[in-house]
Amino acid sequence: MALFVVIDDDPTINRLICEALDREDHEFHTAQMLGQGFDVARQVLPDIVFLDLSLPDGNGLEWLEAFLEIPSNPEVIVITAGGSEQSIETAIYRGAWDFVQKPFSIRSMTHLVRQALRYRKDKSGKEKVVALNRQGLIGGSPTLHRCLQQAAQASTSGAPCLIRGETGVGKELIARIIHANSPRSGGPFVVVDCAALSESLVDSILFGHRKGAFTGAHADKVGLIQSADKGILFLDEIGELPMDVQKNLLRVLQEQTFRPVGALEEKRSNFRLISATHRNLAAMVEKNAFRQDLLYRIMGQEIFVPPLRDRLEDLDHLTAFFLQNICQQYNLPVKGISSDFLPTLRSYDWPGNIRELRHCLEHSVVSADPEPILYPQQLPNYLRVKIAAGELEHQRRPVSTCSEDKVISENQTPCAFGKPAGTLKEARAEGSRAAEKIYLKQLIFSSKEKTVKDLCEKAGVSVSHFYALLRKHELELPHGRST
Ligand SMILES: Nc1ncnc2c1ncn2[C@@H]1O[C@H](COP(=O)(O)OP(=O)(O)OP(=O)(O)O)[C@@H](O)[C@H]1O
Repeated sequence: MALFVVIDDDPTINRLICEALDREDHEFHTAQMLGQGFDVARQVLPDIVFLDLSLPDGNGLEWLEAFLEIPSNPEVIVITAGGSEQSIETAIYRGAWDFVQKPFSIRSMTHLVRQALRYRKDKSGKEKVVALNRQGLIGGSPTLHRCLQQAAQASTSGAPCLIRGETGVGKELIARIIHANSPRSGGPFVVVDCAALSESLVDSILFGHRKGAFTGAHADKVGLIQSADKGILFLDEIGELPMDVQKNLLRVLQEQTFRPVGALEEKRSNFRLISATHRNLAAMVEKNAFRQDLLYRIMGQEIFVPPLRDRLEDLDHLTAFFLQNICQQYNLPVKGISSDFLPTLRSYDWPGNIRELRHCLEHSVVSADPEPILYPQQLPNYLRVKIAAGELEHQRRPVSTCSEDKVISENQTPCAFGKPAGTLKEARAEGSRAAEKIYLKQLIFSSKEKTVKDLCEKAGVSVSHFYALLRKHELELPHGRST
């Protein structure tokens, strides 16, 4: 049994199609208006939509792509009444599976339905091979690859998408990749920087306004939501949206309609929403700083863009790419790098991610000029200071000695976390040497056993082994301890 939505304003046609579907035991929903049919389809997620091209509230052709982007990715069969060849051609080019001309018989309709379902079944069995347009994105690390796979999936669906990741990590670039690879690539990509929206003008910027709606509104203005019609609305840093704007936005997402400031009538905009944030929105919901209902609405699909420090494999390629790019921008011959340049870059944790890497390389290129080779000394001072501070910290607390002079209790962390020195085997040997020394110190200075024999019994070692251990750790028996 499959699920159908039939949208035609002619009740006879609706009845005829439904009769054919009923005979084959399929489930179906009908609508006589475009908007109503779209809402039903979004709710029930059909396998197939029958869509009349000429409906009282609009032209089905204009909405074809929106139907195709419904998360079930339905096949759309357009219905025409002696429709022009032109509109049938347009429908096919826009992704309609097939068309049917009125009038038609129940028999021909049944045949068409069976064919469409067979096609859909075959299609779902085959894995889609995706050749992604990467929009200049560099990197081939496994973590980035996973993220690109998610972006490829998001490109084929029309569901809202939430991109998470630290600042400068490439969230907007991923959103642009989704746009470029989606059926909406011919439409606009409209960016809204929610962190930069001034509270007094935010409604007007998003929804537009009518001339005279407020002081300074000298003419009608189209808002960003309207500008995103047939394309993608990218809400960057959505976590920064004020609460009352969140409420208005939720309404737009539910209804796909909005009202410009000062206008009486509602407008429709057929956009797909992609949002991005570096914040933990679920935690914000718990603190009542973000609406839960809005969170559910915006995260149909979630993509996490990993920080640069978790994909240092990409750093070499990114460095080569940016150096070429920057030198070109400054009209300079491409600079080389010294052998310690990349290791230095790798020893930094890049809180500002790819954006910070580009800025640092630009700084180096400019400060090195006219030298043909870049050295770590030409990196920004703040970065070199941070790397040096990290190294000092590491030297001050090497794994091997940090615990030696501390009494270790069960609940105490034996050492502060530093960068690991040497191999795991070496670290284990050092750790066990330190633990041995602490044990011996506790044994000979704190325990109640008075004689060496007692101490050896407690420790479970022979007397000769005990003296060997004391020599190894350069320890002496305190006065009062006797053999
Ligand atoms: N893998 C990459 N390859 C090439 N350039 C990249 C890559 N990732 C990011 N960039 C570049 O780094 C800069 C920052 O990326 P982008 O603006 O997409 O990050 P963001 O996560 O959206 O940042 P913010 O959180 O500040 O909005 C842009 O110039 C982008 O083109």
